[in-house]
Order: sequence, then C-alpha cells, then structure tokens
Amino acid sequence: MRASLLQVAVNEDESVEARRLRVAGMVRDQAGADLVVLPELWTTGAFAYEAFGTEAEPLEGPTCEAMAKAARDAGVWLHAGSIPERDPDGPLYNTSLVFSPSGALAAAYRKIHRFGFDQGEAVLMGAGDELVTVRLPQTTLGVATCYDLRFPELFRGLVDAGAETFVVPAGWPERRRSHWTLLAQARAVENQAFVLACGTAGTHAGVPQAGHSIVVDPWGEVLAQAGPGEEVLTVDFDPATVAGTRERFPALKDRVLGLEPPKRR
Ligand SMILES: O=C(O)CCC(=O)C(=O)O
Repeated sequence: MRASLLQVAVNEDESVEARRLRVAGMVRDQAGADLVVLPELWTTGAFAYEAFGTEAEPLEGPTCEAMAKAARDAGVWLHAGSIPERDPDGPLYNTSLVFSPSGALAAAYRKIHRFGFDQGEAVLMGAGDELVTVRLPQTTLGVATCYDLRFPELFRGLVDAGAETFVVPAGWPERRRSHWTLLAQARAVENQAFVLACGTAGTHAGVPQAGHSIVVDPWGEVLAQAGPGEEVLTVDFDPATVAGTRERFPALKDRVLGLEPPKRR
C-alpha cells in the first residue's frame, strides 16, 4: 500500500482560496497512491483563531467540494485533513474528512480533544464525541486529530473498533516537536498499528510549525520522516504486518480492563 502525506506549508502570505487550489493540485499529482493524507486545519492554520469563524464551512462547502473532486481526479482515498466546520444547528467543529476514490465523503470525524486550555480551539469549537474508523480495501483506518495524539484511550477505542492504521492530521508546533515523534511511536507500539501523522510546515499566527510528518510501523520503527519544510512524504507499507505483529507478540490480548482504584488504608 502506498501512502503520500502532504506536509503543506501554511503561511499568511497565501490566501485560503489560493492554498485550496494549490493543495487540490498537489492531491491530483498523487495519482497512483492508495491513500493521500493532508494536515489539520490547513486552510486557515491551526493557530489562526480569528479565521476559524470567517472561514468555517459546512460539509458541502468549497474545501469539501475541491477535495472530493481532487480525490476523484487522482483516483485515491483522500484523508483531506480537517476544516473548521460550520454546523448550521450547533457550534464550530474541527472536522476531518475522508473521501473515497469516487469522490464520495466516506467519513467525517469531529476532533474529540480540543487544544488550547482556556483559549483558541478549546473555547471556539465544540467537541466531537464519536470515534471514527474507515474501511479501505487494504486496511481499516482509525482517525484522530493532533492533540488527540496525547490520549491513548482514544486509540485503544479505535483498536477495539478494528483500526489497524491510525491517520493523524496535525498542526503541531515546533516548540513540542520531540513530543510529536515520541507520541507517534508510542501510539504505534502500544497498539501494534501503523501511524501516519501529517503535520503542517511554515509559520502562521506567530507559531512556527514542526513539520516532520512521520510514518511508524507496528513495531515502533520510523519508516519515513519529513523535514521541516513543505514536502510530500511517500511510503510503501504492508498492512498485513499489523496482524503478523499482533499474532507473534500478542500483548493486546493481555489487557486487563476495569481495574479497581486503590483502596484507602
Ligand atoms: O499537543 C500539542 O502539543 C499540540 C496540539 C495542537 O497544536 C493541536 O491540537 O492543534
């Protein structure tokens, strides 16, 4: 299976419209890949808080339309990263979109863990409450977004739902790049799954982005990692490795669930 992670540069000197057009072209160039992955909030930038409201769009909006068409033109599964979603009956959401090679919207995932503590996404957007998996011919994807990477229980939930390959679009800041690599490897090792984590490059809202998108195998080995700038990271991997690893080293079968809290003495 061939995956291409498009580590898009998000800088303020490019308009959202221009970037949308440019990224659609980048997706089209990936014809021949099985899966193409984009980062989190690549239209606005994950830290461009004031743009969330102005650029938010419904699931039938201009980004979805452009990405559906790009997926169809390239004939690829496309995890189109996330957009600020405007729900007509609710708050904004940070919503990831997956398109099939026919351009149909196969899944939408509203980010569960919002980043920012008492500012930014955490106050401007609503939280999703549903895990999402997507069945591809080669593997079952489990989707998560950026800050979700810090919450192992979400990934365990995805494993229980059948996930073998995690796809994690992000807008991870350079300041915490070491956590990015470490957490991607940890999620792969503990769940014996592939991790495809695609971040942004560039600087927006004064926040330099980490880049360094990464693909990790179920043994925790880094199969490929990007540098800091805009880059297409292409990797060939065998999804059957997941079943093989889980069979040969069956740690997931030794899980003990529902542990009691410590008793007071
Ligand atoms: O957890 C982190 O350090 C970064 C998270 C983040 O930037 C996000 O979720 O947008």
